[in-house]
Amino acid sequence: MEQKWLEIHISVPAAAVDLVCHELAALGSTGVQVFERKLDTFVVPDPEADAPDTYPLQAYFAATEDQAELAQRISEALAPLHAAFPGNWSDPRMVPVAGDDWAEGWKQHFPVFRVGGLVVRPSWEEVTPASGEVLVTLDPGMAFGTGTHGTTRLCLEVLVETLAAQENAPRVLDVGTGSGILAIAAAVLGAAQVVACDIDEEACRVAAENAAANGVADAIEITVRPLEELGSGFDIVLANILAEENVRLAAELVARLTSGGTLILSGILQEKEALVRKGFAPFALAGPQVSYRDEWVCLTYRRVG
Ligand SMILES: C[S@@+](CC[C@H](N)C(=O)[O-])C[C@H]1O[C@@H](n2cnc3c(N)ncnc32)[C@H](O)[C@@H]1O
Repeated sequence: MEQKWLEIHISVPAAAVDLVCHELAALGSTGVQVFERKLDTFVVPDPEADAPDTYPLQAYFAATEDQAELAQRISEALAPLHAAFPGNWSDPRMVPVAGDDWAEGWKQHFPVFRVGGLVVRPSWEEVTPASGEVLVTLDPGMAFGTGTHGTTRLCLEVLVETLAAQENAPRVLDVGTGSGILAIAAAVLGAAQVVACDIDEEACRVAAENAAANGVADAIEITVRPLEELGSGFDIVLANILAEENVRLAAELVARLTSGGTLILSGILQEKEALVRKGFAPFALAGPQVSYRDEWVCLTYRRVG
């Protein structure tokens, strides 16, 4: 059968996952999947790949790519990350995939999932929501956030719970919106206004497409403007960005909250929990409420000052 796609298989340290996805997307990958380590069907060439801090990824490229040239570009793009994130890296492995295999192999990793009354589905899955359920449709694009990653799931769980407890429709700020999944979830669940920012223009473009596909484009302002330019008075602030980035932005994140507002921080490896707690300790915050998934932690604070 004619080859239609090239899969790149690579295992990378957990802390580097987000940045590797970003680099592969920038190189032209039409989608990157991050697998749970225990996925038995994933063949990882590196015997170290089962180490607790390592994730297997699969990136998809058009088969028209010159394989040798693509391998070279990937090596060059990831070299700085090797230096910044020491750990178990496997060499990228190229796997040409025939059309039919691609179609099924790709789709089986984006299952429909539910968080509270929220149902997240890829566009090819038909779902009839039960009474009281709200549907979000997301296609895997080049931006992070299909909902299958532990950090996204943690944020969604806390977001759904926090929205349900609000007396009035809240204003929500989503810092590092990626695919827009959290902002879209907030909008469909009744937020009065959502502002979603990302430093990556491509992420903003994908988020805007996803917002339009869910009929909430008018409810979400999507912007590349930096956090410090985004005003204040938000009842809920979400930041699913790396631990160090959360700490760096701590004062700016807290300043955007109303008194009594909820701050939901994720993208934090469990080994970095103490670092983030320390970074937010100087502020007038109650909490955190803590939730865990895989290696990740989500810290939820309430502004008291
Ligand atoms: C882990 S992804 C989260 C995507 C989505 N919010 C989710 O929960 O699945 C992190 C996103 O934050 C963006 N990002 C990283 N640092 C940022 C910053 N300082 N300000 C805004 N966006 C940032 C990245 O470009 C990336 O799209």
